[in-house]
Amino acid sequence: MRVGIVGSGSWGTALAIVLADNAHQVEIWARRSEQADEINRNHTNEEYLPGIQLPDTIKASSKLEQVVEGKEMILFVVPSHSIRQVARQVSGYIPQEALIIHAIKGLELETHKRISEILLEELPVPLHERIAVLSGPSHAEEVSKRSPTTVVVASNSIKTAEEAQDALINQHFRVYTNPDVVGLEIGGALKNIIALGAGISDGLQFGDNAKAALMTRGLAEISRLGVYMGANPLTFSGLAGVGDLIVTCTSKHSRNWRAGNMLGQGHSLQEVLSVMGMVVEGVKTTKASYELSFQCGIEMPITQQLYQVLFENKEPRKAVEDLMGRLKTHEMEEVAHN
Ligand SMILES: NC(=O)C1=CN([C@@H]2O[C@H](COP(=O)(O)OP(=O)(O)OC[C@H]3O[C@@H](n4cnc5c(N)ncnc54)[C@H](O)[C@@H]3O)[C@@H](O)[C@H]2O)C=CC1
Ligand SMILES: O=C(CO)COP(=O)(O)O
Repeated sequence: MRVGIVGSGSWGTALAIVLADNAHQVEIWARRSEQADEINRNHTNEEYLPGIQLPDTIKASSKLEQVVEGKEMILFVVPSHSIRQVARQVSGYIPQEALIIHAIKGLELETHKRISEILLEELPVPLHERIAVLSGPSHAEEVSKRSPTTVVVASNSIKTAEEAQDALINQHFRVYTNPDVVGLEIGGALKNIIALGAGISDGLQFGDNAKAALMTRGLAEISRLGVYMGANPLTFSGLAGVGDLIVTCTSKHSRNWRAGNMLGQGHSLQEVLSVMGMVVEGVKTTKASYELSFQCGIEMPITQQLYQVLFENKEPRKAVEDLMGRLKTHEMEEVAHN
């Protein structure tokens, strides 16, 4: 297939490798022309995937419309805060039959919308059945080295999900399908909040019990909001739920964990973001989810404490004390009240 990848950060570039390995013809959009030149000339993307040699067949361009024009498959892999503007810009240039996959893990800050909801608003109606989301435990650094990785694609159309699966699956990159778009998007976005918390906990040197607690209770509140929004609870015990939560809370590759770790060591949010150089989706997602939790009347204690740490200068240690000091409760409220 002729494939256009919109976004040449670490994840867009790693997915370009997967697709080039599968003999697709890949063109990738780089915001800066020097980055496009580097990919075309040296077959590297040193800023985002240092030390990785890209297949020679991957082409790059800094002309956004050109990257989607005439393509049979388009992947959107830009940070969540830029997807609406980027989708709007290319909307008129995408062929009507194209398969659309997004691999973005975030929510729109201003509207709290999921990425596929934004795509439905920005792309023409004939493309709506063609939209799929890709999620799961998949750090770009490892995918680009062809380490075994499993992911999941969801779409409202099973045919679309299966086409995405066929295009991406290979010996190193195993792709499952799932019909639950909401579950995939909520799991993928909100695990970044918990990864920030896990990083803080590690920065405070709280140990493994604390991290296991954050991951487990984090998954409980992610599921609570997700189910309220229409997700299938089973999705959260799958790759896009607990799978991605584990990898993001425990891997040195995670930007969210690393940012949290620095916060736990006493750095300010401004300091942390200025040294990261890559998108830390969990920061904006914490704010969007915090607001959503009040809007929907869903209890999300970890998200609420993290919001106060990130945006109200609360001491991380005090946030942990407040979490531990909450009123006693049942582990599974839903079960206890039946
Ligand atoms: N890096 C990873 O391992 C994975 C990342 N993701 C998700 O993929 C999405 C993209 O992440 P990465 O590639 O890691 O990010 P990155 O920080 O490595 O790269 C972001 C890319 O988007 C471009 N960009 C930044 N601001 C932009 C704007 N305002 N308009 C247009 N383009 C802009 C940058 O130039 C860069 O090419 C995120 O939602 C992330 O959560 C999902 C799975 C794995
Ligand atoms: O989503 C990811 C792995 O599945 C990447 O997480 P980070 O954005 O924290 O690096």
